[in-house]
Amino acid sequence: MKESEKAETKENNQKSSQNVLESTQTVVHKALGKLGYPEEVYELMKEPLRMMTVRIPVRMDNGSIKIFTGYRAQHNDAVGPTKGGVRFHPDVSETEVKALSIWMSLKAGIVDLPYGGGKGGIVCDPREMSFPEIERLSRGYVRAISQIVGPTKDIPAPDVFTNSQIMAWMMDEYSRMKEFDSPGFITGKPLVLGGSHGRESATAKGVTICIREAAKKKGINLEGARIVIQGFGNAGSFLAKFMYDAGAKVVGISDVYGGLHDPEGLDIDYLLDRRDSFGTVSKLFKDTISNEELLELDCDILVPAAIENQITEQNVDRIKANIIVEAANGPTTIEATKQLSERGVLLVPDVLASAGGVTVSYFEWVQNNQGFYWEEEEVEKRLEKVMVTAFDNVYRVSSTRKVDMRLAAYMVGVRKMAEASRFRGWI
Ligand SMILES: NC(=O)C1=CN([C@@H]2O[C@H](COP(=O)(O)OP(=O)(O)OC[C@H]3O[C@@H](n4cnc5c(N)ncnc54)[C@H](O)[C@@H]3O)[C@@H](O)[C@H]2O)C=CC1
Ligand SMILES: O=C(O)CCC(=O)C(=O)O
Repeated sequence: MKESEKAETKENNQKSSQNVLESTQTVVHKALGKLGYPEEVYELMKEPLRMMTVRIPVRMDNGSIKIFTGYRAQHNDAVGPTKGGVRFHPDVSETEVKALSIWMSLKAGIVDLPYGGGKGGIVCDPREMSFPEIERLSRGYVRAISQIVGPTKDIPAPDVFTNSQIMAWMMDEYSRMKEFDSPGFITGKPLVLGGSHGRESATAKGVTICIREAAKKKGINLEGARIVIQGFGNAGSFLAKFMYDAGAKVVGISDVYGGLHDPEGLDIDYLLDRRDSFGTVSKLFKDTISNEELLELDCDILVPAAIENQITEQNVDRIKANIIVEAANGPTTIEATKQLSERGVLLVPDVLASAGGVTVSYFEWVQNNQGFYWEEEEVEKRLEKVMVTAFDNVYRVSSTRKVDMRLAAYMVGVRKMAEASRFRGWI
């Protein structure tokens, strides 16, 4: 890419992160207003309480030193320690991380966890780095943010382009620094290091439960239903497998490079076998479609499971699905949400649909703290209960208060944080 193109892409990304934050603030404001909270509650919640920017020097394999920029945002810790993933991506920005931390607070409220929201990210492209470089970067990030994180302060987890191996390096670095084994510092770890059964597939499990509940509301039978999934990473690939096994027809999937489409249904087991660790599979095929085309495919259920700002005013008219379930954080703009709601599309918002990940992260942290580990069935049973209760609560608020599902989810999500902030005497 030419320098001028790079600058333009950077500027566009900054604008879209700004939009994402402003849209989130708008909906938080509306939700608090609907619940009758005074303006100062919004003033407290519109930005994270703490935002740390760090510069991380990393020795690259060729001997040079490269300085990476990283962030950690802690939105609100009135309810308990902050919690949320760490993203390794070239488009990470301070504004994006702020918005992501607010969403984490809302998710924790919706699934009723004793946490506030946090989120982190490093501006980097791990697809172009070696394993040892990624390890040095991960360890450097932990050293840089060590003062503000910890098992009772702020607990990181995986997100886009980070995984259980990276969580293991981060946990090891933190434990070495503090001179005691600290599995509860981070979640999404490998099982042998105190990870929980079911965490890897938890986000997709939660999305699957939301799809099932939404399909019931719309009278759609999942057996044979046509589903399109954007993103074939942790969230998207497990989801594709769960849907395929449930008898749905996965007619489209995609990754950052493009999408695959088959109206008769794709062979998901085969694609899972061929995907790489960054959730890439489309490059192996000649006959691909673009991500834009994928979102507009004829289908019953659409699941954006990649990144922000995918369904916008530009393409919302051409979206054909009856149900949209947001596995990704922030894939639909508020303008598009409004139009979809007016058209009667049932949109299950990110802060509800993708909350299965942080729910099982909480279970992992509880198991680390008590030193007693649960079997997979126990995790599944608890996750099912949490997600169904959360879906029902949000759906009920949406129906009784006559607001769209996103606003309803925000109304459910902000309440506990507002009450906790009030009891603490902050507002
Ligand atoms: N991993 C988790 O536990 C959770 C993830 N999420 C959200 O789900 C989404 C996906 O996260 P993961 O599956 O963990 O990430 P991942 O890194 O495992 O996979 C990301 C997928 O998105 C694709 N992708 C990346 N950039 C893209 C672009 N510009 N256009 C189209 N596709 C693109 C990648 O090729 C890959 O297939 C993110 O929004 C994340 O914040 C939400 C809750 C929990
Ligand atoms: O598992 C966690 O703690 C956080 C997951 C996350 O980052 C998210 O839900 O966006």
